[in-house]
Amino acid sequence: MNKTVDILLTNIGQLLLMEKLDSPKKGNEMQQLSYLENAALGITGNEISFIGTIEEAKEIKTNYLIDCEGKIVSPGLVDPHTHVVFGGSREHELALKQQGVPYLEILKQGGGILSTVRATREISEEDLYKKAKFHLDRMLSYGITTVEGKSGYGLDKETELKQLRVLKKLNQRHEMDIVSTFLGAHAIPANYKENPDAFLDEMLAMLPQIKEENLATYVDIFCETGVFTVEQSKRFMLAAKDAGFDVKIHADEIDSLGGTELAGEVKAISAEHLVGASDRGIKALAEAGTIAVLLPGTTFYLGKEKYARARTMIEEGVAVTISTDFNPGSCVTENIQMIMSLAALKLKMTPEEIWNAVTINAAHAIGKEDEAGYLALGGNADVVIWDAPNYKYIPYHYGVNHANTVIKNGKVVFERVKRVEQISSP
Ligand SMILES: N=CN[C@@H](CCC(=O)O)C(=O)O
Ligand SMILES: [Zn+2]
Repeated sequence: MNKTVDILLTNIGQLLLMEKLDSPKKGNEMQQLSYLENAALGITGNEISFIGTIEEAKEIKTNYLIDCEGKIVSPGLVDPHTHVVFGGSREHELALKQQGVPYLEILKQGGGILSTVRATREISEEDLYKKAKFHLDRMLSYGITTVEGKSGYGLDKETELKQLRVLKKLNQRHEMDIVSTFLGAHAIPANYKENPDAFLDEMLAMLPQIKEENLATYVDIFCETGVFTVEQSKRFMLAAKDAGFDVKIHADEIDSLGGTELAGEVKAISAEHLVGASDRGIKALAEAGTIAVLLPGTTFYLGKEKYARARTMIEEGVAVTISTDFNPGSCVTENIQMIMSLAALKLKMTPEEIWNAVTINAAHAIGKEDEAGYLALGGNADVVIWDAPNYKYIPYHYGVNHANTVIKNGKVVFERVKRVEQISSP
């Protein structure tokens, strides 16, 4: 063999090999995780051009050799649910939370999401861009190379479009691949308090323009007490489907209203949160092939005891993924590795299920399965070198950043200034 590659990663302890699949992993399939030990990986342009053993790699020429020091290498992670574009911040709500004021009560009093709406209306498009870029840079440093981002802090045409334009520009200019979701139905603005249906009509009227300008792939709605009912959500989702969009739903996050059943009924691509999902709802997701996007960081941050029933979902054959839900109110972290730990501790997911959740299943939840969430010959070179000796180590050692080097489309986009020396017994 006389091969040359642009970048060669050698001395890899465990190289996670995820295949490109036509559908997400469900049930027992989520337990399957293949890896190659003592491996090497070559990158040419933006593609993976070699996968083999360290021995085989000795024949390969390169100008850019990375010694992975026996650590693990995985595909870039995919975060399928974020609210990354927003104005302001809500640290003042922490004290309210400590006093026991519930999340939906803060919203009812005009705070919460509505407080971020005010800040997002006020901020200029340029500053909104800079602010979102800051958070995306941080996500990249945690090993996320593909992300979904939602609007929903405008609740009026001008600001919703401003958020979606920021996401589009970031997708064009930032290293991160971004999938946009229109979440105009995120809360009821004060001027529509008495007439939420008219507000939904106003948001639906935006869909042709959003389609025309290619501003979003998905349409989402927050189905919750004090926000939109199941009936309103159904009408909204069906209308969005008629307008040519795949749909998502924030369902049964705080109260069990039946949004999970609705997600199955309308064949949503994914249903999010699902903390209060009923048995019937879980079965409906399995039958419809709707992906469950679980957000344990939100349950943690809202100080709740009850987490989504990931084990039941997996047993019932639902494809499960997890996400940061990064947003300024209910989950203020870009650290998906922390979410992997919460998935282990609170959702009782196994390390294998967690790795499938943050790669292949997450990619399917945002329609990126052809480009992201797998690691195979000929695939996109989105790769992370971790400061960890094996894949089980990352959910285990929580709260810190284990990503050492992040490669996106064949380019090193993040590298720790000081490489952490991997000691044999960490
Ligand atoms: N629950 C609705 N939306 C977000 C929170 C938004 C906010 O509090 O700003 C979520 O997914 O958790
Ligand atoms: Zn959300």
